[in-house]
Amino acid sequence: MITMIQIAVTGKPNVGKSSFFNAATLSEAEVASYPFTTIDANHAVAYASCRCPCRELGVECNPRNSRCINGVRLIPVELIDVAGLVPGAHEGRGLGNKFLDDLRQARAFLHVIDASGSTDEEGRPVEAGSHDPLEDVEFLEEEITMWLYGILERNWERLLRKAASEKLDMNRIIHEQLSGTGITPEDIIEASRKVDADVYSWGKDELLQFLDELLRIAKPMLIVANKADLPSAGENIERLKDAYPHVVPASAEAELALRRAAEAGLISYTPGGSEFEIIDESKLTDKQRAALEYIRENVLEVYGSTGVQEAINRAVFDLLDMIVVFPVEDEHRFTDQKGNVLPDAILVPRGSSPRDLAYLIHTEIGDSFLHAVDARKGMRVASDHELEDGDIISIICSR
Ligand SMILES: Nc1nc2c(ncn2[C@@H]2O[C@H](COP(=O)(O)OP(=O)(O)OP(=O)(O)O)[C@@H](O)[C@H]2O)c(=O)[nH]1
Repeated sequence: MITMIQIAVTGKPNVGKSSFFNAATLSEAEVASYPFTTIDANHAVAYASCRCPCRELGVECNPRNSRCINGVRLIPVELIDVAGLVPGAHEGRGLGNKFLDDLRQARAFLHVIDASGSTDEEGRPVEAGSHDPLEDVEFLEEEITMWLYGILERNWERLLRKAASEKLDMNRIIHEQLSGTGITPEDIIEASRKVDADVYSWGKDELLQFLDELLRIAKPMLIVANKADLPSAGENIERLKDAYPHVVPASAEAELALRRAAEAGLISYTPGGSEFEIIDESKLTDKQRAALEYIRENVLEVYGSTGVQEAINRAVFDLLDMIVVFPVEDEHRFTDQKGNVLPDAILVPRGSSPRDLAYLIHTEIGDSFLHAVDARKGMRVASDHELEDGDIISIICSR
C-alpha cells in the first residue's frame, strides 16, 4: 500500500500560509473526478508534477493514482498545516501533542515567510521592508531545535549514566527518547557523526549542534519566500538565497488570482505555469487588466512562475530526492491488468531498485518478486539495478 508523502507547511501569522495552502491545492473544479482534494481543515492534497511519458510514447494514458493534464503528470502529496510555531512556542506557548503528531508525519517542512518584510516577528503588519525576514527563518529552526532539546535535556545526565554503566549504544537511547518524531536510527547515527566530541562529554552546545544536524537530515526545510510580488521582496530574496540552500520565491496571491481569472474564463492558465494568455481583451475591466499585467511583469517574468508549484516540486524532488517510476503489468502496451495505460506514477527514493519498488507497491509483490523489465527498452533489469527517474517498469512475480 503506497502512502502519500506528507509535507508540513508552517509560518508565523500573516505571511500568507493559508493563501499558499489554498494555492497549492487544486480547487474542486480542477480535480472534479478526483476523490481527495481536501482531507480536513489542516490536511490537503497538493501535487508534485513531472512529465508524463504518454506524449513521448504517443499513447493516451488512464491515470489511476494520479492525474495527467496536457502531458503533465500530477502525483498527490499531502500538505499538513502546522500552526502555532511562534517565537517562544517551545517553552510551552503552543507546541503540544498536535505538533509532535505533525512532526512525526512530515518528511519535510515548507516554511512560508513574508519576503517583503511587511510583518513583524509576531506576524503583525508593519511598513513593507521594515522587518528582516531572515530572522524568521532562524527563529523557526531554533524553535524546533529547542523543542527537541527540551525532550532530550530533561533526562540527559541519567541517560548518559545508564548508557555508561550498562554499555548501551547512546544513539539507540537517543532514538528511544525521540520516538514519536519519525526520526530514524540512521538519521541519528549520521547526525551524531557530525559532532566532533565523544557523546559522553556532550554538553548543551554539542547537543544543540547535534539537533541542528539531525533536523537538517531528518526534516529538511525549504523556504517559501512569499509576497515576492511586492517591491521590497527582491533584495531580501537575494539575501535569503545567499544564506540558505533551498529558497523558492513565491506569490501565493498571484497564483490564486491567476486561477480565479482562469476559472472565470478570462485567461488560459495552467496552475504553476510560466505564462498565461488573455482569452478576450474586451471582457476585462481596467482593474483586472492592470492586475494581470502586474503579475506578468513582477512575478512571472522575474521569477519564471508564481513559485507555488515549484515549491512543492523542489520539496519532493530536491529536498527528499525522490524520483517517479511508472509500474505497469504489460510491458508492451504499458497497461495494468485492466488495460489502463500508465495507470500509476509512484514516488520512490533515488537509489531504489525494482525489488524496493515491488515492496513499496505491496509486501506480497515484494516477497514473490522474480525480476523486472524496463518497458521502454524491452529489457530485463537486475533486481538491484538502480531505477531512473521516469522509468516504466514491469515487475514479474512468481504469483
Ligand atoms: N502581496 C501579497 N500578499 C499576500 C500574498 N499571500 C498572502 N498575502 C496577503 O497576506 C495576508 C495574510 O495572508 P494569509 O494567507 O491569511 O496568511 P496566514 O499566514 O495564513 O495568516 P494566519 O491565518 O493569520 O496564520 C492577506 O492579506 C493576504 O492577502 C502574496 O503572495 N503577495
